[in-house]
Amino acid sequence: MKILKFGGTSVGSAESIRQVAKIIASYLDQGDEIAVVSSAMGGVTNLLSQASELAEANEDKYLNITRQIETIHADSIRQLLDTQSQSKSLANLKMTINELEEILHGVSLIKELSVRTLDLVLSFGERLSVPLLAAYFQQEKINAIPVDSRQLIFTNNDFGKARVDYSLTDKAITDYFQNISSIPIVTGFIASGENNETTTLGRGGSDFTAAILGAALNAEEIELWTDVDGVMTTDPRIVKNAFSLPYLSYIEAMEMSHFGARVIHPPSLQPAFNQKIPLRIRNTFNPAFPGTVIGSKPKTSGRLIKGLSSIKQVTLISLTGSGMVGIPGVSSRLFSALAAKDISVILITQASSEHSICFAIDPANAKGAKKVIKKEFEFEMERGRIDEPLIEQGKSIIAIIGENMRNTPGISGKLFSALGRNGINTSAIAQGSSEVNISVVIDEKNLSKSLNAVHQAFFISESKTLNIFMVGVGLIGGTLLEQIQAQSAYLLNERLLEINVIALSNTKKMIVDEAGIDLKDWKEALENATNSANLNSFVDKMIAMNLPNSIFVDNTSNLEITSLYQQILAASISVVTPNKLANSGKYRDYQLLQKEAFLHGVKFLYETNVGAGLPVINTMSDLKFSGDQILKIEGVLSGTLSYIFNNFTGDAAFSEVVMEAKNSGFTEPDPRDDLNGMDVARKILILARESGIEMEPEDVVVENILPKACLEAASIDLFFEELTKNNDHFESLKTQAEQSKKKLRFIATLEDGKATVKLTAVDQDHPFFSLSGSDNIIAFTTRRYYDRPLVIKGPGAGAEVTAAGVFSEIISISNYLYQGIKNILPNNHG
Ligand SMILES: NC(=O)C1=CN([C@@H]2O[C@H](COP(=O)(O)OP(=O)(O)OC[C@H]3O[C@@H](n4cnc5c(N)ncnc54)[C@H](O)[C@@H]3O)[C@@H](O)[C@H]2O)C=CC1
Ligand SMILES: N[C@@H](CC=O)C(=O)O
Ligand code: NA
Repeated sequence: MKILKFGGTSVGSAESIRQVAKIIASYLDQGDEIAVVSSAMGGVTNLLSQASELAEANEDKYLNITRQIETIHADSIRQLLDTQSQSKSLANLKMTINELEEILHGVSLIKELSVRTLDLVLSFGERLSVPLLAAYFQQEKINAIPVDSRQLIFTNNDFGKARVDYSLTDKAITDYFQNISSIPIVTGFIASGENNETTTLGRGGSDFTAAILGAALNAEEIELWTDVDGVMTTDPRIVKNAFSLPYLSYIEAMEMSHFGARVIHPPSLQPAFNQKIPLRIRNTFNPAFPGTVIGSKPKTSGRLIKGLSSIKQVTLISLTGSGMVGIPGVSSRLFSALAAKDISVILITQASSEHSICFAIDPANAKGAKKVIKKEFEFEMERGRIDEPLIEQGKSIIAIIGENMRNTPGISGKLFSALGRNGINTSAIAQGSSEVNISVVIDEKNLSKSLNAVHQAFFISESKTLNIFMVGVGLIGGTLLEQIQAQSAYLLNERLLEINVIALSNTKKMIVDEAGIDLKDWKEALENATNSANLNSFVDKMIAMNLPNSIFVDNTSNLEITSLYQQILAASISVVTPNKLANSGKYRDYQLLQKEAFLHGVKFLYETNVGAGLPVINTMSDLKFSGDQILKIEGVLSGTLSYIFNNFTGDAAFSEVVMEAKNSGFTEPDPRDDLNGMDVARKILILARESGIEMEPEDVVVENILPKACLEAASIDLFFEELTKNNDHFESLKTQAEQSKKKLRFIATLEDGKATVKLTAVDQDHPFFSLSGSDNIIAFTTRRYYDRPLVIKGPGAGAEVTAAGVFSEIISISNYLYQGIKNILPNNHG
């Protein structure tokens, strides 16, 4: 025997009822023995309680509502039944509505609605839906019979939440089912009290009816048909990738629903739990989906946690004081006093110092709780042994739930690192020794961010998102967007990584789209954007959105933007940038950013500051952390200058070669930054700092090769004009070098704490002699690489390699956020 219970939405319209009939027929086709429990048609129970209130207030308007109820049912009758059967059903409907109106009329006369009468009124919902269903099922060749549960379920007279007399009830049910050949369609929610009074079973009442029937009949399964696919991992309105769980234990189901998952109401399912009858939550509107089974067998699905629940609003109260340490009875007094005032406590924590107790309650009880506590501990408070209770509003609780986390180390580590790496502070933490639930109190403003971050961290099969906010979409930024777009399918399929570009800005416009910008047409989107570019508001918006796993990418060479990095890092948003200006200003600022990133558990990454995509900075930090000591750095650190001096060999004039470098995307936005040595000076300064030297920009000795007129030109175009006038100067430098069989190299050196940058003519024996293209070369002489230095060489500028360097740092943040994920292949999802 299977019990199929259909909720209000499942029987809410003629169309849904047809769907229900199909579901029932499919069971019968399989030869299943079934009994059906139904709720009132969706919304009807609420209408009945409204009608009762209006009648009590002696308002005739209750008649509008009874008419509305009549129409709802009459419409369905007309839509579902053949003309011959309609008249009988409509006549019955009329009679029942008359009976209801008489009762309400009585209420309106005495202007009093007792709980007893309210139960009677509410019973009409199921008493109207069930005959309608049975009539339609019969027409559909289902041998159905309407059953009023008041002949099966017996309770006391606690109206509104009547207690079941199981011995009477079980007997009535087994007797009834012994001699039955049709499919009973049973009214949910209602029962018979003492003296045949009509009672109701309280919240989740129809589920309760199904559980009572299932338990009495020792059913094989109880199916609760509703309008969702089952119990979801978490609230799908907040986490878009939440999914339906195939299996939950009773305990897990209880924990999930305690913390917000409203699909089931465990107390009403207790009879089924007690008898270990499996429950299945199924979707009437998606019957092919298997739904969620709730059962007693511990299933090892490999999932460490089953779900993530939350309570949106709680108040946190802390009771602190020296008078609590080692004194028994304080917590007992506290919680008894709260209980006496019916204040339910949602979560409790106390550290072993016993110096304070902290607990969470419903905000509606905050005032009351404060009063109760002050009264209970008046004596201690007057004497300063216990402080005034500290009340904190605006908090939420999130809880991870799963029986498999019992005895599994690392779960809380994962939880807290997902929160910590997103800058989410935890105000209180509780884990019962049953280890089925870890609950964390956080600020309500971080609820969505927390649920998303934690959900992604635990559910391996869920794609991991990175949310990108990008300023600067010139050569590097534009190329980066192309690379992200080209690689997105691979990252999603092979690495379950979803890169959402949430916001873009150039100097004119900016766009922000929480759903992610379609990278196929980001250019048009930006052109057509209505918002003018504004750095501060870009950053404010990004911080206010408070999305998990956010990364700010700066692809400009703008100084103003770098002054916002600190604020961004402090908001626990990582920064990735090829812009060298943040790291080549005052040493103090450089240090501050390092500290800020560390303090807030986020990343500040800038490998492309030196050698573009070449692994220069990371190699250096590897050397340093493994205990090596850097003695000397020597390098050609400018792709532009490398290109220029490699190509300034034939007939082309110097200014022409510079223009070629600019057109190839090697130069700084203003090529003078390359030619005047500033770009290289910044790079050697950054390397000096990375090697541990507290160097200031003015400490770098730079030999400028540009004539004054070029330096002072008012624009880039004018600069090229001036440069053309000075071609002879460079021609003569070249001739001198060539005569001595040397090549010109712009070399940066760091040695003995001193940094210099100058144009040098090197001979054939010099390792930098044979560079080509835009190659950079960096030689590290260290304690370990002493006789022969460690050399890194390759293209050190250009769109593709630089953008790729930025891209790989973005990806590296995903590895940091989701430790270990990168090695899990998609066919291995948990
Ligand atoms: N091109 C290369 O090979 C390499 C470049 N870099 C660095 O990458 C950064 C970008 O260089 P490129 O893309 O080559 O230069 P670019 O001039 O093509 O792009 C920079 C973009 O930033 C935009 N921008 C400037 N201020 C802005 C603001 N306040 N808001 C929004 N956008 C703004 C500009 O309009 C421009 O479109 C620079 O910091 C450069 O030093 C680093 C390594 C190699
Ligand atoms: N303009 C720079 C670009 C890389 O930092 C260079 O030429 O090296
Ligand atoms: Na690099």
